[in-house]
Amino acid sequence: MRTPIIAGNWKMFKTVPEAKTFIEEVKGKAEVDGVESVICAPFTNLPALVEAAKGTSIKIGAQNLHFEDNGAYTGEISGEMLKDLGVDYVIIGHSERRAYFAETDETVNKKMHAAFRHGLTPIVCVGEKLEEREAGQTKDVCKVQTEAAFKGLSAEQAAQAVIAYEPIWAIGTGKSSTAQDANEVISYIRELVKGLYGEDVASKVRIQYGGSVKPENVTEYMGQSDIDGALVGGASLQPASYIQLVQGAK
Ligand SMILES: O=C[C@H](O)COP(=O)(O)O
Repeated sequence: MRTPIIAGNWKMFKTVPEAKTFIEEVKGKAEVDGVESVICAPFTNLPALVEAAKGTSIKIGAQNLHFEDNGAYTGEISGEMLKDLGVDYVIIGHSERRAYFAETDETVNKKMHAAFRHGLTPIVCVGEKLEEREAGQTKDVCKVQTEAAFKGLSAEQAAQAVIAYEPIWAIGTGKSSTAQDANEVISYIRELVKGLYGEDVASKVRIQYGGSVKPENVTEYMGQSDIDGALVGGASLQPASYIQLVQGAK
């Protein structure tokens, strides 16, 4: 039985005081037995969030890491530094990083290894662009991205990873994939994991849907056979909405 996981991706939003207030407001409410609740925040908020979330079941994640542990990489943050702060999760390969910050399948794979080296759970993002969907290439794109991301990882590591299927055309647009379409692609991604690691790992790996998930539609996604949660941008920013997302995932 896979534990559902709702992860808020705050992207480049919220100051430290705003982040602290958010945790105060969701404490006890965005905490539901049998649902994992994770806030992935900008680097600047992470120490305050880890502190604010102490004593709660809310986990804190970063939105990126560098693949090396240290070195002359101005402006970068390593997995070792994140672990030192008490961070548990890290988003890797979000489509915005692939599009705007030259993230490639190769760097995504190196970052997956870096995350596991430091005991961080990766939430690795895969998904197709609108033109790829229209050309019938959704599954091909997911195959290339998923297989590249998991290259060289052990079965034990793969089973712990979280995959987020995010069709790029559905991100921040209000145009969500139907729950049935998302489930079909996510089932296919699970089959890919099965092909790489076998049935046991495939049955354990958690796969989220992301793209315009809101309190109004989260239950429909969660009702699908292969969808284990959601990676949520816009609707994770307001405490009331985040609480409803976590409660709706049960
Ligand atoms: O990481 C989250 C996704 O990019 C989805 O963003 P959204 O919920 O604002 O569409």
